[in-house]
Amino acid sequence: TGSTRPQRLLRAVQKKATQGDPQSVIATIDHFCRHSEWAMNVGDEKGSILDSVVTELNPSSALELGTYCGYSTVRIARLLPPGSKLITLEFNPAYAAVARQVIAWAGLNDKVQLVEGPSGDLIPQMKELFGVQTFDFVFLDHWKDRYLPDTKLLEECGLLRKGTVLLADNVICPGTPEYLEYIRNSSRYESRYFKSHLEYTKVEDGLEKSVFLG
Ligand SMILES: O=C(NC/C=C/[C@H]1O[C@@H](Sc2ccncc2)[C@H](O)[C@@H]1O)c1cc([N+](=O)[O-])cc(O)c1O
Ligand SMILES: [Mg+2]
Repeated sequence: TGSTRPQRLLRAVQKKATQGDPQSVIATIDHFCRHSEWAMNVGDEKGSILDSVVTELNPSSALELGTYCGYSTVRIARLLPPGSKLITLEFNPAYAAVARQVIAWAGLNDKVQLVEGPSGDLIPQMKELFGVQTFDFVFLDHWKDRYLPDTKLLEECGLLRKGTVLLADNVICPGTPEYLEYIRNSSRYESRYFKSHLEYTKVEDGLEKSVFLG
């Protein structure tokens, strides 16, 4: 039984990236995905847009749906101010195991809480389990057919406040049509599309940034 792609990605990080240096972890993963094996990280081009949204918002409480190998977890957590927290939800234990080690290698354990389980079950428990009031920022990058139900769940559980920013990956490729339809037509959100490319390719993709109006 050979290694998996996430395990090979982790091995590259532990071999080439500097411990405690998030930027070198990000650069190593981008190099691995561009020159060795493509993987579904948000990537460097869309990652720069993610960085600018997080930097502008300076969130003290953030949620990520879909950790995968922890690439965007590291991108977000490295920009968070002291005392702030990123909760990231991952369904697949093997991916979670890799992501924990990538996050640790970047030295970001104190800013990140990785929780294993399906978002649909965990979102209603956020307040009681993690003492969350509301999220300032939510990054959606998990199963594309979960973007809409989980957004509605976040609304229903009172986890969004006036000004909360939702940033959704892959709204073009693979695409999240039901989510886009809802969020762009809802009077409760102000949305904007950031045109970009599918990670490590020339295919069009983009991020949808939506501000909850309360
Ligand atoms: O399918 C994609 N992403 C799905 C990601 C899913 C991630 O989230 C959980 S699912 C989960 C986590 C938490 N709660 C419930 C479910 C999976 O275990 C995986 O770690 C994708 C595909 C392409 N592509 O080009 O094909 C490009 C991308 O950028 C993508 O994000
Ligand atoms: Mg994605």
